[in-house]
Amino acid sequence: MGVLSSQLRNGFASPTLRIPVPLGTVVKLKRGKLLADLARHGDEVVVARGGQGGISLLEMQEHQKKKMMSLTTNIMRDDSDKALVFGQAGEEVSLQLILRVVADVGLVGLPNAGKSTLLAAITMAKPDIADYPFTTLMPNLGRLNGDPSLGPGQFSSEATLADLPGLIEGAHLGKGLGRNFLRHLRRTRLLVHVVDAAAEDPVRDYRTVKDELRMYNPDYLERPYIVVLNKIDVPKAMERLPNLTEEISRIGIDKTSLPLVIDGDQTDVPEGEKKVKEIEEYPRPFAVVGVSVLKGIRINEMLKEIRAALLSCRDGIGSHELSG
Ligand SMILES: Nc1nc2c(ncn2[C@@H]2O[C@H](COP(=O)(O)OP(=O)(O)OP(=O)(O)O)[C@@H](O)[C@H]2O)c(=O)[nH]1
Ligand SMILES: [Mg+2]
Repeated sequence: MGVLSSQLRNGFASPTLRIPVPLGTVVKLKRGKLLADLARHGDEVVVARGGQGGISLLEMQEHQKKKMMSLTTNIMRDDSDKALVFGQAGEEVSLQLILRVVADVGLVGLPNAGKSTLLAAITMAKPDIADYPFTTLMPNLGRLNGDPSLGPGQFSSEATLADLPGLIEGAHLGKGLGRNFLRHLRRTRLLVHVVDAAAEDPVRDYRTVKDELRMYNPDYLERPYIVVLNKIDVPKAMERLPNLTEEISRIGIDKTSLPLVIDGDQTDVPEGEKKVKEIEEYPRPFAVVGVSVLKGIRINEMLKEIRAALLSCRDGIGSHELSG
């Protein structure tokens, strides 16, 4: 203890430990209490306070020293009656960190529909692309530039896109990659359904994805969305395009023809008493476009629809008008 007695002095404060996390990280205590949602750049939260540092009583006035020593038993003395208060350990916490990506647009669809190819076609993102299902295991993010034709207003049409892993029937029960990544849609305001128009039954595929979304969170089906019928470079897909577009445009309710008071509004109905709605009872797509994201066919038409949909729902979900 020789060293200590010759160095009885206040401890150094240790530097703040900052742990960087991805944007969109939700911080919870292990028991589930929400501490913070770090959704904006620069957001910070203190999760554990440091301990009280050690205090040297060496230089203190005698009466102060007595007072201090009466307040704590946590005292150490040496032979010459120099004294110090030991430092205390800092807080310890167990945390649950949940990532919910921050994106304006969520790309959804069956595996192999071309979601990652679409992201790569319109942003600088370089996601893995392959002709086998479940190529994407984690969300990929890409940034869509503003529309230059809008002049100074172009920044209002910038958006972040999230390419998600493919969904399959039963995903909400854990099939395929399961439902876990669907939480990443929470913050999006527009969904883009990517459908392989060359597949055996594109309408069934589209319904499958809607069904899985509905079972995960029915609110996802209330959000504005567009449908991209992909792979029209394949002749079979191109031939079907008019019929497919027609059929898919008509699935859902046409909000423009509804009276102002919507009967089916269940916002105030307690959870559990909500009626399970059919796919047909949710809004129709904002637009349906045929493209080939691989061959670059009609990409501009698709971008126009994505931007138009984004602009119309800029002020929040549900404030858009449905076309067609
Ligand atoms: N012919 C054709 N093939 C395409 C098109 N778009 C994507 N593909 C092909 O379809 C396959 C799947 O593409 P991905 O972009 O990886 O599909 P994904 O939807 O991201 O698939 P998961 O990540 O598994 O969900 C690849 O072989 C692509 O080259 C297209 O417009 N036309
Ligand atoms: Mg992918």
